[in-house]
Amino acid sequence: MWARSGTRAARAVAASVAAGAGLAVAAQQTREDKGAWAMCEAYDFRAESQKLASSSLARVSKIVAKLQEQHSGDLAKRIDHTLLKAEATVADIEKLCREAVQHGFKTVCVNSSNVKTAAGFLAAAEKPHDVGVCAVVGFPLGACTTETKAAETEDAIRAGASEIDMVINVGRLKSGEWDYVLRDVAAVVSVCKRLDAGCKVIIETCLLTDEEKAAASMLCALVGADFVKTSTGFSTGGATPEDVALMKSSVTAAVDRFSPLAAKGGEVQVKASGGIKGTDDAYAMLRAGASRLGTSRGVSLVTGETPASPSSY
Ligand SMILES: O=C[C@H](O)COP(=O)(O)O
Repeated sequence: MWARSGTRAARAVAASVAAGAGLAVAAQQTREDKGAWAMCEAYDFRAESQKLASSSLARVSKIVAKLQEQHSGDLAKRIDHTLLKAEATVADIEKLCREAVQHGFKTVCVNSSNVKTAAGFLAAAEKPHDVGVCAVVGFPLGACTTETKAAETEDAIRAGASEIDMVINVGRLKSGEWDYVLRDVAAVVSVCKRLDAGCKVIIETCLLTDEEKAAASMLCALVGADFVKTSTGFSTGGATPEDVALMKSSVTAAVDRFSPLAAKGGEVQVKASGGIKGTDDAYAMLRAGASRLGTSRGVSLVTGETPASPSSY
């Protein structure tokens, strides 16, 4: 069923992208994530700094610290606390889970072989929490077969993942093989829906043109992905507010134009990931339309401490 409706949808998306300057215009019309906006408005460092320009530096930093404390809980709930390095040890995964529980992050994001380990540590946590496990699939290149991605997805969900972050097939997308890409994403979305897990699709923006970013986002929306996600953090670049805005406007356009086929509930969200260095970056992504952040610097984002791992970009 996915494949049949998907083929028609892929043609429609291709035509729409070809017709396309509309997407650039649509990028200016990003629908606001009201929750994220409300939070950002309340936590706008620059506005606060301007208002308080006449105050002493000590007073300003006290106020900023207080604002940060008030809103760090909201920010934490939008963070997938991420550890995807090949050399991550079991002790590192345990630390990741401990930090996620302590700060109230949305999920821990790990490679599929670490899902069961992370789920075990989270289940054993003494403090009550609702931290989930997010597993990456086809990571980081997205170049394995569709069957492999679907099997890895099922395996990860059965091991305890409540969310899947799959990587799109970038080469097929750049070859214009819309049907291939659509079926590849649809296969993973279908496993997620059957097993009641969320599905995010990483499009690896740093390797795509703006047209490809828009087309990929629309395809993902059409087959029912819950999120489109900017980056793996393992390629040549990470998230930018401009890409987030383009992706948000593209998924919104897809849902508006092709609503009978698009995501259940109508809203497809954007996850910004890769190279988010500090709170300014994080809030810029939220203002641009992201509602989730993937970062290996979650603790420093909510505490204001210097990150242990420098950005790779
Ligand atoms: O999916 C998330 C990324 O791998 C995180 O990238 P980062 O280490 O630059 O924060």
